[in-house]
Amino acid sequence: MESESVLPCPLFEGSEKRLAAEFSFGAASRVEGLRALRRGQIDALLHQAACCIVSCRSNEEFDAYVLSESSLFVYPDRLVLKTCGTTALLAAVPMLLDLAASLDMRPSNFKYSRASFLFPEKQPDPYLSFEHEVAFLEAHLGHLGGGGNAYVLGDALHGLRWHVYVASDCGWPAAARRDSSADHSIEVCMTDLCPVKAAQFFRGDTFVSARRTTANTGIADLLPAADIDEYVFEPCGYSMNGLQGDAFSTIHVTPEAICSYASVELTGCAQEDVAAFVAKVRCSSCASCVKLFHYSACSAPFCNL
Ligand SMILES: C[S@@+](CC[C@H](N)C(=O)[O-])C[C@H]1O[C@@H](n2cnc3c(N)ncnc32)[C@H](O)[C@@H]1O
Repeated sequence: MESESVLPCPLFEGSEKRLAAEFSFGAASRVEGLRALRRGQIDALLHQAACCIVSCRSNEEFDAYVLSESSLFVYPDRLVLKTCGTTALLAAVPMLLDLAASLDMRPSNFKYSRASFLFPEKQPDPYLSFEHEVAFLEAHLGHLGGGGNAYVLGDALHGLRWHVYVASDCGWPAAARRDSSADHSIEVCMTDLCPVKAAQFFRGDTFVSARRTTANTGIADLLPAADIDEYVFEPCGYSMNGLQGDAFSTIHVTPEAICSYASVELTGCAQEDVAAFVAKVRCSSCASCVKLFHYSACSAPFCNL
């Protein structure tokens, strides 16, 4: 009999695809906007992307869904969908536009972004090539403004690169138009997680509950004011959404040693709080490799930490 250690481990692509879509209201739109979508419509949308809802939580400002592969956030005027694995996030775009049109809502700002994949060869088309992804997006969103723009950020020789496509009919993303100093968003991507820390995200003998995992791993301390909806997968894997006013946070962990990955996203952050938050994330994760994507109304710097 083969020992467990030589059994092949399935690879899981933790690195997420992310879509942030904003819509303008028409004369016939309801005040709830996108939040008027029925659960069946959201399920159908996620089916297009090849994922499903495992948990949901709402507050006055938005609905947050933990998915089989990452998260969905629905506000009246915007939606953020993050999916990982070999999901087909872009396949949901046509249905999203149709659903919004049924609410008399028109797309005003779209941003698609993703880091480099850990296992790019495992991805289905169009994710095999950023050019293919951009061609798909242009076919559906290229009519916005003067057409979309695509960027690849980061060092071409070393490590992770950030792929970003934006299409907008009003010049700037909404964060630039909102009158708030808490308009910074950060995404931290980590690979090569510390094995001891990663072991906390397995449903082993010591597993008690997802809530206990959130507390024991220090995630609750990272986001003390957030209402946290968490889920621990079988046999391993962790996802959470945090709700705090109109800001969301979301953390996902793939703890398998062969493909370990974790992401932490925080929105609605003030500039002066960014560095301290990232330092806390680094300290609690002990990952060997940490990349930060930080964007705000006036800048989108990318750096290695
Ligand atoms: C929690 S999800 C989140 C991935 C995320 N994007 C990240 O940052 O790592 C992936 C983890 O859950 C595990 N998992 C268990 N069951 C799963 C399922 N049905 N769908 C997706 N992932 C599952 C995967 O093996 C992996 O460890």
